[in-house]
This record gives sequence, C-alpha cells and structure tokens, in this order.
Amino acid sequence: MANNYTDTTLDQVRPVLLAGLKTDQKQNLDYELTELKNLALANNLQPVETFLQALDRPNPATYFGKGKVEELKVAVQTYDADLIVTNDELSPSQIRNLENETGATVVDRTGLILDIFAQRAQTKVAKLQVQLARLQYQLPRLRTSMSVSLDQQTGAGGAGFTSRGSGETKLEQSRRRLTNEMVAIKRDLGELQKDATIQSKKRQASELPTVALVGYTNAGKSTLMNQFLARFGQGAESDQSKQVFEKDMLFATLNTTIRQLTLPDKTKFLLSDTVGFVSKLPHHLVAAFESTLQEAAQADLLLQVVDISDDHYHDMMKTTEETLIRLGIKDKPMITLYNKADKAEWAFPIVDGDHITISAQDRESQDVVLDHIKKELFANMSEVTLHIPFADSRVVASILANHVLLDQDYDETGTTIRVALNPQEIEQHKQYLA
Ligand SMILES: Nc1nc2c(ncn2[C@@H]2O[C@H](COP(=O)(O)OP(=O)(O)OP(=O)(O)O)[C@@H](O)[C@H]2O)c(=O)[nH]1
Ligand SMILES: [Mg+2]
Repeated sequence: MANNYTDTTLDQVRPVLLAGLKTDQKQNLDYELTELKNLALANNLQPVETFLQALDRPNPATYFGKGKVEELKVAVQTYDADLIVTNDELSPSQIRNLENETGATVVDRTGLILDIFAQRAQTKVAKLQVQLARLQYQLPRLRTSMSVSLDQQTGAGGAGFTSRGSGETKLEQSRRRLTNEMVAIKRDLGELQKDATIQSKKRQASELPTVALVGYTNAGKSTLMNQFLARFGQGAESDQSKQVFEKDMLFATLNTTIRQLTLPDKTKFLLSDTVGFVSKLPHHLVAAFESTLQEAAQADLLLQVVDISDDHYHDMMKTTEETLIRLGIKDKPMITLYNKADKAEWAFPIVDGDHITISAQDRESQDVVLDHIKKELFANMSEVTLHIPFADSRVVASILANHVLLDQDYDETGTTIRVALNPQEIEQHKQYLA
C-alpha cells in the first residue's frame, strides 16, 4: 500500500519516506501512520510516500525484509529523498544497516519526537530534560554515525567491531563526553527540581485541591486553562502575559504550569496544565520528563481533554489511558471533556455522567465543567452549624474567607454560622459544632 502525499508545493521542506511494519493483527496501523505523518510535518518534513510490510517480527539486521529494503532504496533515488522515517524505534545496528543499504539517513519515531521536543523547549528545565533524553538515546547509537564511513571502507555490513585503534578510541572519547554531559545535566536538573519540590510541598500545605488537565497533544488543554485563568485567575494572572502558550501544533506545551482559580462562590482550587501525549512516547523522554509529568499523579482530579474533531479520537483516548498507566496513575477520579465540539459540529455543552461535550472557548461549556469539578472535589462536604464564641471571632473570619455563608445568628456568647465543610475542616472545628 502506498499513500501519495501529492502536495509538492512545499519545496522548501525536505521530502521524506515513511516506513512501517505490520507485525500484529491488533495493531492500529492507520492511526500510527497518521501520527507519524503529523510528527514528520511538525519537523518540517514532507512525507512523499509510505512503505508498509507485513512481517511476523522485524528483521533483526535491517528491520524490513530484503524486498522492502530494495524498494526503499529505489524510492530514495526516485524521490531524491535522503531521509527515511520509521514507525518504530529501531536498534542502532538496524539503523546503520538500513542506512548502508538504502543510502539515506534513517530516523526512527523516537528520534523524530526527540527532535520536535528539542525545537519546542523554551524553559531551562524543559531544555535540560530534552537534552538528557537525547543523550540517553544517542549513547548506544554513537557507533552508528561513526561506523557508517568505517563500514563503507571495509565493506562490512553486519554488527560488530569494524575498527580498532584510533576509531575506537574516538568512540570511547565520545562516550565519555556524553556520559559527563549527562551527569552535569542531571545535577543541574536536580538543583532546579529541588525548588519545584519545595513549591509542590507548599502547595500541598495550602490544602487546596488540585485538578490536572491531561490528554493527547493539541487537544485544547492550554486553551481551556487560559479561558479559566482569564475568568477566575488571581488578579495579574488574567493578564495576557500570564497566560500559557496555546497553538495549533504538536507539543506546544512542554512544561507544567499551576495556577489558582477562585470561583465567584469562593471555591478555590489549583489547575495544572502539562505536556500532551502521543502514542509510543519514548521511554527516555518519559524518564527525563518524569517530574513534569508527575504533576498529574499528585492531582485530586484529572480532566482528560479529547479533540473529537479528529477521526482518531478514540485511539487518542486509549493513548492517554496507556500513558497515564505508564506513569503509575490509575484509579484517579477523571472527567472526560470531548472538546472542539464546534469544529466537529456536535451539540454542546452536553453532560453524560462524567463525560461532557464542550467547546473550550464557550462560556456555557466552561460553567458546566466548573460545576462538575466542584461536585467531584467537594462531594464529601456537608452542611454544619458552628457556634463560635466572640473570643474566637477570627475563626469566623477565616471560615468565611473560603466558604459561602448559608445562615448566621448571634446570641450573648458568640456567633452561630451555617456552612458546608469537608471532613478535615469539620474535624478541625469540631469544638464549635452546635
Ligand atoms: N475549534 C476549536 N479549536 C480549539 C478548541 N480548543 C482548542 N482549540 C485549538 O486547538 C489548538 C491546540 O490547542 P492547545 O490548547 O494549544 O492544545 P494543547 O492540548 O495544550 O496541546 P499541547 O500543549 O501541544 O499538548 C489551538 O489552535 C486551539 O485554538 C475548541 O474547542 N474548538
Ligand atoms: Mg498545551
């Protein structure tokens, strides 16, 4: 099967061949290839043709079988394409052999994702995390680039050492350089993340519940965050410069932003926005972004944002679920937001249990989402009557700073108030229970 991406007007971008294996009946190749194509486009590459082969298992030497390798070699010349992108992560020797056989540079899905992350990284932490992931990916592959020329000289195709002496020493030097760099990055990240840990502890101490936006990349998480910030952010946070970055592109967000929202009824909670997911997220990247991604693990409630205008939205939801499990996040309360209903031409807002169809920019949708968040977060609140002596009147003030007053009365000994509190707060104020 060959897809023709006929848009050849973009001559400034590099033509690229996509190639993948079908090894498993259950595999959703169509979804994976659409993703791969989008990842390539995000890297300014123009896919010109897709090559697929059904194999029970990848060829250990060249990943593809002999015939397909030959086809790729011909296509490299036909399209004058010097790049092949593969759907799976290849071993260093598979990449090297495929490069030798086809005469093109081979980049696997992991390499492609790492390159996009590298282009997008803005903050110091994100830059260090991406660089760490890249070095970890490069380390076992060092021999690839070094030995391409060596193999060509000696005519050796298979794995193994093709050179001793100066070449190997250089390899050793490169390895040491990479390893040293990785140690330095980890140290710097450790320092920067110490601050983050302190802030996270402070947040926990503030006892405000946390809600985390999660989901596939480009689903609309940051857009929703900005809409809420503009309406309920803390003073300056509703100003444009304090908004998070939202854009129609893969991996617009690479860092985590947490902000406090205060609703008109005084309800307060923290909302976090973080990196989006894609299927087969490289494990080096997950490891390097661990602390960034862990924000969701700390949350009391997840909001999974789904782009229902994308035909593959079911697969994207599956990818999100799988990624959450990989991060050790399961059994957390979650509200699913079917977003971009305006684009998909679905009716909105529509509530179906914990699934809500919305459009991120629509106020009514936002209100419905907030109602649900409140129900989830404060489901365990109960109305109580407290009798607080005048001597403790600052307790009245502190409760009313965060809660809506349902009823109030006075007598000669103190104030009686009726409010909805959570179990911890009830415990905290139990001496005043009337
Ligand atoms: N039509 C429509 N577009 C939307 C909606 N929500 C978001 N978008 C657009 O979708 C694109 C991606 O939005 P973002 O908010 O950056 O997506 P994200 O989930 O934060 O993406 P990453 O940070 O890359 O993971 C932007 O161009 C938004 O304007 C919506 O409800 N309707
Ligand atoms: Mg975002």
